Amino acid sequence: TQDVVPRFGVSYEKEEDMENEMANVDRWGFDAFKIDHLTNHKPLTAVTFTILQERGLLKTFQIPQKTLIAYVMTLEGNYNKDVKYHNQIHAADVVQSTNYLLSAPALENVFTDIEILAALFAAAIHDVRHPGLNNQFLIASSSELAILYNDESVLENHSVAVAFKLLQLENCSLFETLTKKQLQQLRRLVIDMVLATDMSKHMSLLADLKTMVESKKVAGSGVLLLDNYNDRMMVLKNLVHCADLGNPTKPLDIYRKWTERVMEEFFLQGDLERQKGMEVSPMMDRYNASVEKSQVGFIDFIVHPLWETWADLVYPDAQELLDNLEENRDWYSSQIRNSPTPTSEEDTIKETDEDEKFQFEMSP
Ligand SMILES: COc1ccc(C2=NN(C(C)C)C(=O)[C@@H]3CC=CC[C@H]23)cc1C#CC(=O)NCc1ccccc1
Ligand SMILES: [Mg+2]
Ligand SMILES: [Zn+2]
Repeated sequence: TQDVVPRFGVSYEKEEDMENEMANVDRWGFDAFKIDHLTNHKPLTAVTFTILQERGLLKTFQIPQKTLIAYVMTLEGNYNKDVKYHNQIHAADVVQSTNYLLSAPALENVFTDIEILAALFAAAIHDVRHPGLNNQFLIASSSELAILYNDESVLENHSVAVAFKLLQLENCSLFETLTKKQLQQLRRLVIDMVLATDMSKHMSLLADLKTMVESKKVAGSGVLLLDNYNDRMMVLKNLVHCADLGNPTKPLDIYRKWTERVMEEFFLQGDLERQKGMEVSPMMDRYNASVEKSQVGFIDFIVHPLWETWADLVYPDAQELLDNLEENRDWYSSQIRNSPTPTSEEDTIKETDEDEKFQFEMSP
């Protein structure tokens, strides 16, 4: 007999609270922090199991429930719980966001089951073993990982390699029921999507997306027409990238928790850089960073251009997310000390002062 597994893949105390929170698993307002609390730090397993189950992907690919649970529990155990942002909660958030974006009406029946499985798997693994330090730091400090990956998408290469290594563990062979061809296709898709979460690829990814939006072809039903592998791959890369940059499009209370955590992680890196006599990265120096100002810059320079283009591609499916983003940007802007609306000429000049401009490095 198939041994019974818990409803959401993991054990939890408060049955009712769990049911209530997981009922939101298909909504953009889903709260991964609550699931982290209710599952005693197993949100990635609960979210991934529930979504793959709900999509019927375990049946489609004959994946035994206990193999999936064993693999994702092991994967989750390889996220670093002490890292403030790039931990298992972020992974669960990106899986749930990826699932939501895949469910857009404009993308209905566009992707195959193997492409959907690959996108959700890529989201689940994309930051595994993240040390809470970025590629620039690992390269500048000549870390083992930077040497191993020749300074190229160091963290992203590491996460993919670790995730595929875990598949070889006893009772964790998640894809043993896939054909050789399916596994080859899935592996190619997953590698490409995870490597595309490296922010140094952001500008070229966005340029490709913009080109596609300009030449957008839709079928009669309004569903996107992606008739070649490169177009499908490019949309999937951007989809997971959007999920990874989804924080500012979420309800404000959830977004603010992510900002708090990412700034704490960045400041800890800044502290380490200072200790080691390295140059302290912009935005990572807790003694002179304006979180609100840099969050507005993060939105204006990166998040909004990407999400505006994504919203075009899947119009009107992402309108609410874009509205959230614009409201959240205004809220952060209103929080900037010395009010954002300069009252006089000299204030205007001060605001646009060169070193006020938002600067951060994107390439390693
Ligand atoms: C929820 O906030 C955030 C969430 C994520 C990130 C990420 N930044 N970057 C790049 C842009 C530096 C990454 O490579 C990270 C890894 C992959 C994807 C995005 C990640 C930054 C912020 C922020 C902020 C914030 O408040 N201002 C400070 C700030 C803004 C921009 C840059 C550095 C610091
Ligand atoms: Mg990453
Ligand atoms: Zn991430």
